Formats: sequence, C-alpha cells, structure tokens
Amino acid sequence: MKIFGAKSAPADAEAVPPPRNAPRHVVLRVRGGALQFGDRRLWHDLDFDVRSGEFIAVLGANGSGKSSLLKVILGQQQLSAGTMTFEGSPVTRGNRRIGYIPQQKLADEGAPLRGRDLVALGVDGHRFGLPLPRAARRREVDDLLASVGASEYANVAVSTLSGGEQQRLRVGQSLAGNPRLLLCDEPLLSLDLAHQRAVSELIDTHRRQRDLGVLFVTHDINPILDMVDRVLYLAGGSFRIGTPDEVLRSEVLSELYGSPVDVIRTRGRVIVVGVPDAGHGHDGHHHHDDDPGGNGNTGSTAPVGGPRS
Ligand SMILES: Nc1ncnc2c1ncn2[C@@H]1O[C@H](COP(=O)(O)OP(=O)(O)OP(=O)(O)O)[C@@H](O)[C@H]1O
Repeated sequence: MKIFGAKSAPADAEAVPPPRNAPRHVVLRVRGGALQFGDRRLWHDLDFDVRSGEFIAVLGANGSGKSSLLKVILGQQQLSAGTMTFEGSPVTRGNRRIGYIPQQKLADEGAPLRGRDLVALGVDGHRFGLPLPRAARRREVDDLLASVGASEYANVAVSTLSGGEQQRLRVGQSLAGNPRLLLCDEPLLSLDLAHQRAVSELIDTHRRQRDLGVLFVTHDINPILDMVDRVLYLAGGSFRIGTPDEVLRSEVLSELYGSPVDVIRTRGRVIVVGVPDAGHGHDGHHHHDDDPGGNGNTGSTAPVGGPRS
C-alpha cells in the first residue's frame, strides 16, 4: 500500500491531502454490480470501493467491459443489477466531481483548437448556470495548464502537438472542477515509453496532491506498476481485486480465465502468457498494434491486462 506524501505543494486549500495513514474516505462504492448487453454478460457480482487517494489499475482482455465500467460510473450506462454510489449517492450523469480522460485517438489534423481551448472545454463543461467571468475563467485555464506543464503550448494548435503533449492537455481538462475521482481510459495509448512515463507520473502526482481516487484502464500495467495500489482484473464475466502481488499470479488469473495462464515477472516487468482469446469485442478501434513497451508479445502472450489484437 502506498503511503501518501505530497511531492510538491498542493495547488489550493481543497487539495490538501489528509495526514499520513488517515482513514481513507470511500469515493466510489460498487455492490453486486452487473452489466449485460442482451445475452452477453460482461461482469456480475462486482464489489469494490475506490478510496480517496487510491490508484487502481483496471485490467482485462479486450471486450471484458473495462470502458463500459467507466461509462456506468459516468452515468452514461445503467447497471443491469446492483448499486453504484459516488460520495454516498447513486451515480448520475454529468457529475462535476468525476474527471474523465476518454479513450481517444489523437486530434485530427487541422482541428482548429489551441491547447488552452481544450482545457477550457473542461472548465466550461463543469459550470452550470451563469458563466464564469472572463478573467476568472482565464485564470483557471492558466492554472490548469501550468499544473500539467502545458503552459508553453497553450496557444499552439492541438493538432500540431505530440501525443504526449496532447495527453497533458487532456489531463488538465479532466482536472477542471477539482474532481474527487479520475477515470482514465487507456491514457497511454500510442505514446512512446518516455511519454507514457511522463503522463502517468503527471496523473500520479495529481492524485497525491489532490487526494484523488484514480481508476486507470490499461492493457499494460508495466508503465504504472510502481504507482498502483490495487488492480481490478475483469475476465470471464468475473473479477479479482487486490494488490498487484495478490492478483497478478498464475493461479489467480488461471482461475479467473478458467484455463492455464502464466504470470512471469522479469526485469521488473510483468508478462502474462496464455491468456485465452476473448473471441469477441475485436472491433479494432480500441487496440494498438505497436509494442511501445518492447514486450515483443505475440499470440497469446501479453503484458498484463490481456491480449492486444
Ligand atoms: N451500448 C452497448 N450495447 C451493446 N454492446 C455494447 C455496448 N457497449 C459496449 N458493448 C460491448 O461490450 C463489450 C465490452 O466493451 P468495452 O468497451 O467495455 O470493453 P473493454 O474491456 O473496454 O475492451 P477493450 O479492451 O477492447 O477496449 C464489447 O464487446 C462491446 O462491443
């Protein structure tokens, strides 16, 4: 379990983390959660809590329902059974205390958006009723840009920025409104190793400074292995949750998948061998073909989180 020690000064009073070892407050609670589309049951009997300041990696094969879980938390998808509460109340659509970094490709060439416009979308999206005065809005956007190290490209067209720079802006956008929970859907997709590290450290720094709960969907836990408190692994309609050492074990994943799976730890990395093909959900739009981690995985060998197709 990680201990909370702020790496740098919190940005504002609301962001002051509680003392070390303070009891963690439950931000999100799921009990008996199930999600089904027609005959297809993605997961069921899902029970877990996310506590403030906790970093949870969400892993699982393609089509196991990771993105759908985030959509339920965002109120965009209804549970088929069970309950889900955020800060003690049922989840609702458009909750300003939940930040979201969606799974998306890089901005299209020629998108007429500057860095500050992308971040401003988050600020505006979090405001209801009267608009923020111009100066206050500008200050908030500037603060967010600075907090993610993106001030220098505030006025540059997003389409001309690198993937890592664009992801910094998306992190800034997701932090508008001072969320209590941050949902990240494959935020490292298509980034090279250096940018994977930079973006995941940025998210990790903010969760510590702001005492944010983080749910981080990924196909590869390796870039965030040293940041993660717990792993939520979805497979075969079921799940396991626990520390990486508890969940990322051959016997645990073999039981979850219902067939022999080997978890290999080598040079500080975790690799899973023998994950069965989910046999569905291979629509292509979610998956990256590159192997930025240099795993050299092919066939049924995958960095932890399931196979990539
Ligand atoms: N609204 C919907 N109606 C019907 N089926 C859906 C709906 N949303 C998602 N699905 C299906 O549910 C399955 C799980 O999708 P989801 O995107 O949650 O999986 P995932 O674990 O995030 O997958 P990946 O790793 O490939 O991104 C997929 O087969 C998908 O086609």
